[in-house]
Amino acid sequence: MIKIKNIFKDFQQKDGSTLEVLNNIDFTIKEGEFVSLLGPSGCGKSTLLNIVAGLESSTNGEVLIDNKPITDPGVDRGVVFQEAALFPWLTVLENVKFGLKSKDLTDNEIEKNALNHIKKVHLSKFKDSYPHQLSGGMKQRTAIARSLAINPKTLLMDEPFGALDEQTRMMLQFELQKIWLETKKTILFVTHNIREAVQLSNRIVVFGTQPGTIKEIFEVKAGRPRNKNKKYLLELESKIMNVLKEEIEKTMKEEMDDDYHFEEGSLPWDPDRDMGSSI
Ligand SMILES: Nc1ncnc2c1ncn2[C@@H]1O[C@H](COP(=O)(O)OP(=O)(O)OP(=O)(O)O)[C@@H](O)[C@H]1O
Repeated sequence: MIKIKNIFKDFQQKDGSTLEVLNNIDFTIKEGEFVSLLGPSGCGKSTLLNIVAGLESSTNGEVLIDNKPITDPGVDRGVVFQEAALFPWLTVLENVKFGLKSKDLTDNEIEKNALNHIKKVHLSKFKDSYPHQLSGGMKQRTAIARSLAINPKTLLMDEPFGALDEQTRMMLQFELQKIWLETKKTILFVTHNIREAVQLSNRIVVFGTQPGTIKEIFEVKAGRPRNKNKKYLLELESKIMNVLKEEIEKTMKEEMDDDYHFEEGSLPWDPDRDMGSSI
């Protein structure tokens, strides 16, 4: 169980001012739950994920995992970023083995474990390839295998499929869902894409911006695998889109010159587009 308790986060800017990024973020993620954070660019999704990862500290509030406060990164939490942070000088197999070296395992056990996880992401044929020889999707699969290999209870994923083409993204969403169903890990997933959130999550936490606040939490009451044409899912997408739309239009108004006249309804809203990225 992850308790995110009244988190506030301010960043000091270079000009000495303070940027309030998160304002009173408070929710709980149950064991084995898949929760997505969805919101416009700059609303603090990555900052919150980094606080849960122990990579960033909060200004106020705390994150408790199984009732223990988080202060540092730990092997109980695997992190996957948008760009797979693989070591370019190591092969797929060596990259996946890397994190396992801190565990009390024999060389044989490390090799076996790494190969198992590479198989789980269907990359056995490429175990001896180097990152520059892999496509974006294959690099992300390697990063997922590396995170899973250390057997964390929780996976923290920051737009892991955001830089991939549509086809690859859909394939990896499907694979991730399968892995989640098999392993029952707790997953906290950051995305800009409403359809991705609806396809993958048990709950979706929609953020408002400047500073980041929770606008609404949606439960996705649908079984798996999810058929995206189901009426319920489409209706849910559209409800979420309406909440986000207001926030994105607000951000745009704040980011544009004062003499810019924002025409309501002028954006081509589509739940399968990445929302809130720069226009
Ligand atoms: N280390 C930092 N120092 C100062 N400001 C920061 C720092 N990290 C993030 N910010 C600012 O905090 C705000 C929130 O950033 P964050 O990356 O958490 O948002 P986000 O919702 O994940 O955005 P995106 O979807 O575009 O990735 C932004 O205005 C960003 O510029």
